[in-house]
Amino acid sequence: MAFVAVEGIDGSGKSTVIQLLAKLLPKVYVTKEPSDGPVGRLIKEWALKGGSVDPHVDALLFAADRIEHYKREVEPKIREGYLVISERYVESSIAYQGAAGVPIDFIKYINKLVPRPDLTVILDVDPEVAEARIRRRGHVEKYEYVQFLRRVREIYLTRAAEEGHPVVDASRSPEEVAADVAEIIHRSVIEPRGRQSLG
Ligand SMILES: Nc1ncnc2c1ncn2[C@@H]1O[C@H](COP(=O)(O)OP(=O)(O)OP(=O)(O)O)[C@@H](O)[C@H]1O
Ligand SMILES: Cc1cn([C@H]2C[C@H](O)[C@@H](COP(=O)(O)O)O2)c(=O)[nH]c1=O
Repeated sequence: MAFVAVEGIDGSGKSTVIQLLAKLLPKVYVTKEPSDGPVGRLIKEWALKGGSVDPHVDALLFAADRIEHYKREVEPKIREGYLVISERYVESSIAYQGAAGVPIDFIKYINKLVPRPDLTVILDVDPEVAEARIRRRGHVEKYEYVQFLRRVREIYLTRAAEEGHPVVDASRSPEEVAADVAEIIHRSVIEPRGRQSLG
């Protein structure tokens, strides 16, 4: 049916909001990156645990995982008529690997083999709020510190302005954030398709 990416810095509440979206919208299939495929597992077990020494390696691994994930899981589910919601997609690579120093043109080039989503929504929150949430959650990962997340957020917001991605204030309750995102998905993806099918 359609493909939506939900993006935002670590701790912005993506997983929490996507779980709520699955209850608010019809026929939703939820997935995420890094994926559960072989490259996604390598990323989670090696690259995100400090294994890779160059951010270009991370960028290449995330792009390879994305191609595999899209072909194996996303595309078939869209064909089956699902509204596929992915937690993270190409904008994550642009924001995180861009913040780590990889040129954005290079990131765009290695991600050319996957299509753009029908909609990308950015959950926006102050990195200090995000870091407090992450610390309350318990485990802290590779990119989860305020100075880095500030750079990531800046790239997300610059790209959102350039590409027209909606930005949602994610400092509110999960229910308020999810209601806003559901409304945006309805307005931009579900309703236009309904109109098309009416002719
Ligand atoms: N709107 C919110 N207000 C307060 N706490 C929240 C909110 N959304 C999520 N949380 C809490 O913050 C923590 C991180 O949330 P969540 O895992 O949904 O974020 P995320 O963006 O998916 O993070 P990551 O990218 O690190 O996986 C969790 O403990 C969650 O319960
Ligand atoms: C897809 C993608 C992810 N990342 C980073 C962002 C996060 O810090 C981790 C994933 O962890 P999560 O808590 O499960 O969201 O990976 C990245 O740097 N580049 C990417 O393309």
